[in-house]
Amino acid sequence: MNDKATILLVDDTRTNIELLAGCLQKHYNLKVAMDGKRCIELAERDPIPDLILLDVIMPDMDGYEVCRTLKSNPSTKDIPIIFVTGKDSDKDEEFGLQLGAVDYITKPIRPAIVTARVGTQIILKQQSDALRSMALHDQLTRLFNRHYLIEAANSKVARITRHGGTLSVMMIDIDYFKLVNDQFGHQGGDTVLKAVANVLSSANRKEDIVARFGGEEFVILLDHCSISDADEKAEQLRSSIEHLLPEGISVTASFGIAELQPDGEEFEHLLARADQAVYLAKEKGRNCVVQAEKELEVKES
Ligand SMILES: Nc1nc2c(ncn2[C@@H]2O[C@H](COP(=O)(O)OP(=O)(O)OP(=O)(O)O)[C@@H](O)[C@H]2O)c(=O)[nH]1
Repeated sequence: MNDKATILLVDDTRTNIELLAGCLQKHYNLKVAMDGKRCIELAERDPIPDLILLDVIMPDMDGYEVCRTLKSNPSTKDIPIIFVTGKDSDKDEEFGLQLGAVDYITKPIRPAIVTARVGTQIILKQQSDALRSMALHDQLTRLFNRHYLIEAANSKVARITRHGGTLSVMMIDIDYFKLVNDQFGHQGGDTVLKAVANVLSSANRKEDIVARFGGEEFVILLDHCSISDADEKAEQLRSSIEHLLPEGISVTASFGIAELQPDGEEFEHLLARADQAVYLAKEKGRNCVVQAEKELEVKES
């Protein structure tokens, strides 16, 4: 929340851009586009804007069309848009708001009004970002939570089922964690969880998803990763955890890995196979990596 928010200014008239920049540059990072196509490019590029101030009448692609395009793209649909326009009839304003804009400011540009309305929208955006982040992350380790993992995994699996590709899943369960809590207290347990989470998240690629799945259980989704690559990676992580000794506490973990089968396997089944592999790793004596069977073994009860 302390970082400056980023605002994308879009107007085909340089003097309007200069006027808007004059009111906003002290408090925000600014990006500038002088046509709709450039606006769409910059909206998808880091730093992703927290707000777009969008002119309506522009050559080639008008602001309404730009707004529709941004709202139909999953990666830009949540960026709030304020129209800043000379189109000042009630009908125009109603139309702009119906397209999904959060506010509508009419020209001529009045710096104090722009500054106040922008300030309100930036606060709302930061609050909604913070809530979203809390809903998707585990508070102790800052890793993604189970809810996010399942959503992301289902969409990755759907993509692979349609277009092909490789996906592996790694399940990691800390060994004898109950004993850590018993011996070092809940705080000692939490220290171990955070240290293990650090190891797991520091070694992953950008497209991988590392999540805390339950108490002392973690899951990593490895995109474009075969079972043999997952095995190599799991072995490295296993060894790093073994050498961690957070606050002198000895810790190891058991790993189960599984690769998505190309026969339309669902994530739930893939995860169940990885879970079964963790169970076998525990049975083998813990602190080891086990590859899942292709089929789920049905246990006699
Ligand atoms: N400190 C701490 N402990 C937790 C947290 N969540 C779950 N636990 C504890 O994790 C322990 C898990 O114990 P078990 O499921 O018996 O597993 P284990 O002792 O690791 O044994 P194995 O998995 O068989 O090696 C329980 O004592 C839980 O209370 C947490 O957020 N912080």
